[in-house]
Order: sequence, then C-alpha cells, then structure tokens
Amino acid sequence: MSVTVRVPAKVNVQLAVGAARPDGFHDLANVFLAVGLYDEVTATPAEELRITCAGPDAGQVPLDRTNLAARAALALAERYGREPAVHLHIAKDIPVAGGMAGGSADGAAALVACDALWGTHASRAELLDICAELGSDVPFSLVGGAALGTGRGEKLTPLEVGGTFHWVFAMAERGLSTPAVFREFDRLAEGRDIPEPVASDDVLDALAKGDADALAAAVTNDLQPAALSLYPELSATLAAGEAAGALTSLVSGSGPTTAFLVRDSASADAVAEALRASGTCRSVRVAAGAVAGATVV
Ligand SMILES: C[C@](O)(CO)[C@H](O)COP(=O)(O)OP(=O)(O)OC[C@H]1O[C@@H](n2ccc(N)nc2=O)[C@H](O)[C@@H]1O
Ligand SMILES: Nc1ncnc2c1ncn2[C@@H]1O[C@H](COP(=O)(O)OP(=O)(O)OP(=O)(O)O)[C@@H](O)[C@H]1O
Repeated sequence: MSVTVRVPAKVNVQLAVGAARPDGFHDLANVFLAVGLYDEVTATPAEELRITCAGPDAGQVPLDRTNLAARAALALAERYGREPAVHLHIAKDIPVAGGMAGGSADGAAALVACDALWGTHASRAELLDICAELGSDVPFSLVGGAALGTGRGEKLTPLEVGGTFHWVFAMAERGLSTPAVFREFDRLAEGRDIPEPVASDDVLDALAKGDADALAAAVTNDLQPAALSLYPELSATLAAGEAAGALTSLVSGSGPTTAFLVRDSASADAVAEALRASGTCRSVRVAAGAVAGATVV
C-alpha cells in the first residue's frame, strides 16, 4: 500500500519584510498564492527511512535527512512514538532553490502522506504546528489557496480569491539561497528605518475581486532589490516579459525565479514563447492559481 500527495508551488503577490529579529528571522506580511506547478510525494512502507527523487532538477535535491520530506516524516514519527520506516519518493516538477517553496511543498506533502499511511490522524492544528517547525513556508504548502502569512510567514489567515490568475514563470540558470537573500536585504537596509510589514489592502482587494489588472498594479516584493543585487541578470528577464505584454513582472519570493502576471491563458502562451526566445532564462512554465494545498490523490 502507498499514499501519494500532490502539492503546489507558490508565488508571493506581496512580500513586505520587517527588520531582522533577535532570532535572525524577519517579520513578514507575506501574501501567498498557490499556483498549479506540482510536486508529488509517494509514501510506501519500508525497512527504514529512504528518500528518492526524480525530475529535471532531481540532482540538486538532497537525499539524506536534511530533505524537508525526510524531516517531516521524522517529526511525525517522533510525535507519535513510531519508527519512520517509510520510503518517500518525490516526483519533482517545482524548480529547486527557485523561491517557489519546492522544498517546503515536499515537507507538507510528506507529512500528509505519512499521516495517512500510518493512520496517525493528526489534527489539522497539529499538522500546521509540525509544518511551522519545519520552515516558514511549509504551513502555506499544506493549506494552499491564498493566505496572509504573518510572524515569519507561518501564521496564516486564509484569503478570498474571486477569480483565476494566470502566470508565466521563468526559471533562472542558477539558484539563490534564501538566507543569503535575507542577508543581502539586511545589508541594503543598513542605516535605514525599516517600517513594520503590513498587508496591502490593494493586494487583498484585487485577490478578492479576481482582478488581474488591479493585482498587477499592487504587487510588491521587498526582497526583489536584494535578489537583483545578488543576480543582476534577472533584470533582463523581467524586462523581456514586460516587453512581451505581461501586466507586471516580479521576482518570486527570494528568487531567482521571475513571475509574470498576464490577463488570460492565450496571453500566458504568448509571453512564455517570447521569454523562451529571449535567451534570458533556463526554462519557462505557465501556471494558474489559486489551487488547493497538499492533497491525497
Ligand atoms: C522568502 C520566502 O520564501 C517567502 O515566502 C520565505 O520567507 C522563506 O521561507 P523558508 O524557505 O521556509 O524559510 P525558512 O526555512 O523558515 O528559513 C530559512 C532562512 O531564511 C531566513 N528567513 C526566513 C523567513 C523569515 N521570515 N525571515 C528570515 O530571515 C532566515 O535566514 C532563515 O534561516
Ligand atoms: N525536498 C526538497 N526539495 C528541494 N530542495 C530541498 C528539499 N529538501 C531540502 N532541500 C534543500 O533546500 C534548498 C532550497 O530548496 P527549495 O527548492 O525549497 O528552495 P526555494 O524554493 O527557494 O524555497 P523558498 O521559496 O521556500 O524559500 C535546496 O538547495 C536543497 O539543498
């Protein structure tokens, strides 16, 4: 018997970042939108914990106990006093180190898969608790849809979404480390007063109305200058997508994946084609959101 869980990537339609906290994290107003690029995690009983991974970026995924899927299985097993005797296979389609929460997605998926396989029947609150221990983005991968994350991004409030948003994503040649991007944010912020991060009413209204033009006018990412400072070539990708007719362009989370909001799926195909032809990125994908979070299939 085995259990497979499908889990989406995310894009941040607002990422407001506060000053560094004493624990090294930053308070955020983080508006997440789950988009239809998916990993699948399959849990099968095994002698001992084992991780395998397949997909275009599989070579960059750690197969030891640092993998977020392994850490999720270990955390659940420990809580329920059982052996983490499970083989977790990750079918990976979310770009690695791309700012789309791929590792976080696998953590949430493994948790849901092991809970079903082992019949531990953890409550939603317990699962969210374990997710928050695993990483700031992991609770959102569990719930999906759209949500406002506060604290370090782990405290979630679900948000209303009034329509489908169409996106194009351009994958960069290399990855960016999330801690390195936050460190660059701190360096660029030195000597400046950093305001408290607050959710933008314009972003929340645009999401609730399903209004792509209004969302395009309202999106912001405070990590974008830091990501561009570490990876200046991303400016050319952003410009190529805008020139091709995207409503707006932004760096996804900590980057380096760039995200392009477009009006409809025909426009998505046209912008994707132009980005492929531009030679400014490694690959291009089209996806729409909001979609559901980690789900047993
Ligand atoms: C950039 C985002 O992807 C936006 O959704 C997230 O804030 C990052 O979430 P994540 O990858 O799950 O991050 P975590 O695994 O919790 O933390 C990795 C590192 O990122 C930095 N970090 C992360 C979240 C946060 N609110 N403040 C931070 O400063 C810290 O250096 C931390 O050690
Ligand atoms: N299941 C996993 N899939 C991918 N990377 C993983 C996984 N588990 C641990 N990692 C490690 O985490 C690093 C970041 O990978 P990930 O794909 O989660 O980045 P990301 O999408 O930028 O994350 P985020 O958007 O949450 O900041 C990788 O370089 C890898 O070493």
